[in-house]
Amino acid sequence: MNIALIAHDKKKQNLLNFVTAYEPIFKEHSLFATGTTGQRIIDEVGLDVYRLQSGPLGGDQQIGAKIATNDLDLIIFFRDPLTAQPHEPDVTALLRLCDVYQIPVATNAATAEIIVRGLSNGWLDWRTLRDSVGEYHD
Ligand SMILES: O=C(CO)COP(=O)(O)O
Repeated sequence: MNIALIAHDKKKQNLLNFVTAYEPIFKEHSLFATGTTGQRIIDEVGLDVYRLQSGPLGGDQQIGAKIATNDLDLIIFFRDPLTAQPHEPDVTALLRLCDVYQIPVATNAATAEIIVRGLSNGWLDWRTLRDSVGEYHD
């Protein structure tokens, strides 16, 4: 799966700890990240990550573009809900595209925990589910 990892500054250490804890799972997948988040994962966890621009410089929009082209399967985005972001419109747009394209997105560690455990158990074949259960998927 192609997984995007993103964290706002005050949540970066939480995401690094999370990725470290689940490194055996993450190393089985292709990882993408916004610039600073990605660099820290490379440096501090040692995983391969395809880095996009830093979030405030367009990285969230690049992730959004990958969602729109069906190139991402899961987004883990540790958002900081208590700090204003200069690029808040980009964050909103990214989350909107997750809903437009029905891409699983975890915006906090609790949700990410459930999703990643589901991933390791093979529960996350959500595209097949989406296509077979029409009633509540667009
Ligand atoms: O700002 C971000 C997400 O909105 C994250 O960007 P960085 O990973 O470059 O800090």
